[in-house]
Amino acid sequence: MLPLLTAQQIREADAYTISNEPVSSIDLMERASKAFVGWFVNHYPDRKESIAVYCGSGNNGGDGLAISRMLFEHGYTQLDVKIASYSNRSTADFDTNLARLIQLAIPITALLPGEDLLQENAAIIIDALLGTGLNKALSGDYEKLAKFINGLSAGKVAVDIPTGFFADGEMPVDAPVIKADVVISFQQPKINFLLPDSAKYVDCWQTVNIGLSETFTNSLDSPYQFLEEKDARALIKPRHHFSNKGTYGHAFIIAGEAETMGAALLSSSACLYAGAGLTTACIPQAGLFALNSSHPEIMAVLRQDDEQLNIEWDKYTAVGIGPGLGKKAIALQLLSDVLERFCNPIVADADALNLLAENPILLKKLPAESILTPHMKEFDRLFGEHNNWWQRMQTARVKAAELGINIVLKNDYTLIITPHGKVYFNSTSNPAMATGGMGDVLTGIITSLIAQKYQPEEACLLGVYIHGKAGDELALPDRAYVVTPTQIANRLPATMAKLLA
Ligand SMILES: NC(=O)C1=CN([C@@H]2O[C@H](COP(=O)(O)OP(=O)(O)OC[C@H]3O[C@@H](n4cnc5c(N)ncnc54)[C@H](O)[C@@H]3O)[C@@H](O)[C@H]2O)[C@@H](O)CC1
Ligand SMILES: Nc1ncnc2c1ncn2[C@@H]1O[C@H](COP(=O)(O)OP(=O)(O)O)[C@@H](O)[C@H]1O
Ligand SMILES: [K+]
Repeated sequence: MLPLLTAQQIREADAYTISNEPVSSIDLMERASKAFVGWFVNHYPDRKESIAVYCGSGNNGGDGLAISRMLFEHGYTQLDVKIASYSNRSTADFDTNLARLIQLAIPITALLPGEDLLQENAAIIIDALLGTGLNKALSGDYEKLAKFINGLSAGKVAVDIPTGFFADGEMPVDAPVIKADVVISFQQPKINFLLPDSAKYVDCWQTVNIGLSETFTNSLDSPYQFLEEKDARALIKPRHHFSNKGTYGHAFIIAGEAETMGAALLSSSACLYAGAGLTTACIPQAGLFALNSSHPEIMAVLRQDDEQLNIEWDKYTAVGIGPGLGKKAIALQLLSDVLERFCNPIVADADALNLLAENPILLKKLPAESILTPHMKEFDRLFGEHNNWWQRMQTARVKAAELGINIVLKNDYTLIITPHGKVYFNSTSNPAMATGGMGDVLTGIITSLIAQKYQPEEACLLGVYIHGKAGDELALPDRAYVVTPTQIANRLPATMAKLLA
């Protein structure tokens, strides 16, 4: 896991690294700037391109000055440095880098308080005005400058974080931020990059390693973690010789109505392909033909709207409930029944979540470690409206702890929130996966992993990772416009095999 630190913790990590590793503050800045330049030279190889580097007078500005010097040394000839001199304070490393820069033949202009901004014709703007030291929304001269830069058609590359963007915490709506085409972020993505509210400010981000002390960053035990391939590799378990279907559990998927049988087929087929030993789908009578003709491996428990069901809950090692289930009396009866009679953690999605929202008393009956897999709207139906994702994430932490459950809050970087207060951001999946039915597949996968005796938290982490990874493997090589949930389900065995290779 890559620990994701808050701006405050990043400052602590910088300070710890400087005092405990053989690197001085100025050399750490040199290292960060070099990492930025390494990326820049690869992506903007044209040495004749006109580049304006906008610098503040803190350490982000110091990076900007060092970057300008290094670009000059790499042969970039059309450089222009602008220093926002809106405060008379500067950091020592900024001063050192300014002294180094003025030795070179690069034009440097100071932007003074209240002054009109000069015309800007550069093709590329490097934003090194403010970094993680931002302590409030931009106002005054900085706000004016941000709006001016946003009005330019130049490509914009931000150093560490776009100026005005909050690394963590709630951002005021419509805070002035310099919109970046690319952000080159030091060491880790900033937490707010991973929440959808960042979409209007950050087109794309990449990280470069600057060698902050891992001993220290790990010791902070940050609640926020980034889930990567090595983590999925550590979680996935191989299948053994002499194992049989009994070894891998019996999953029960309660899903589908006559009109939404597809949801039941998607979740139960994903359950099958993710490796459950046996899969039984609880579906309406009308869906039997579809189930048998598409997936003869899957067994059925048939239900009719007006019938009392007698389910042998003991037969099953995992239960997933909700995809396409509808909200009729039979659906509520099934949900109440599972909560009453099934002792192990369950996976609740879609209509099961809507039923829980309408009958909040049932939330308290969720077996410990159960998993809810809401998207944003389902989440807000369950736990109230939220104005932004930071708030929503904090509510999820509170509710997960209060109810003793895992919450998988689906999005681009799906969040897995555990009852112990951890928030894992998933690193896989892509916009080609924005198709109805994708969530049904995820429910099937997680249920399947629980049937195979993964702990609920592990099932969430591995399930969300492989779901997105299968989507990436299908979409990214040919830049596919869309991938379908059926394709994802079919792909799972290969995706899982690769993680074991
Ligand atoms: N040794 C280090 O600490 C390293 C820091 N690095 C860089 O340093 C940056 C952080 O530097 P600093 O902590 O100096 O902070 P910044 O450069 O982000 O900001 C400098 C100053 O701006 C002022 N400020 C904050 N919010 C403002 C606002 N809304 N309007 C106007 N002024 C505002 C504050 O007084 C703050 O001290 C990182 O983002 C990164 O780019 C890197 O060089 C890596 C090493
Ligand atoms: N734009 C996107 N970028 C990355 N992943 C996406 C995107 N859109 C959807 N996904 C993935 O697809 C899933 C969508 O789930 P959900 O909204 O519940 O789908 P549905 O309700 O259609 O079944 C999420 O798990 C998410 O990871
Ligand atoms: K910046």
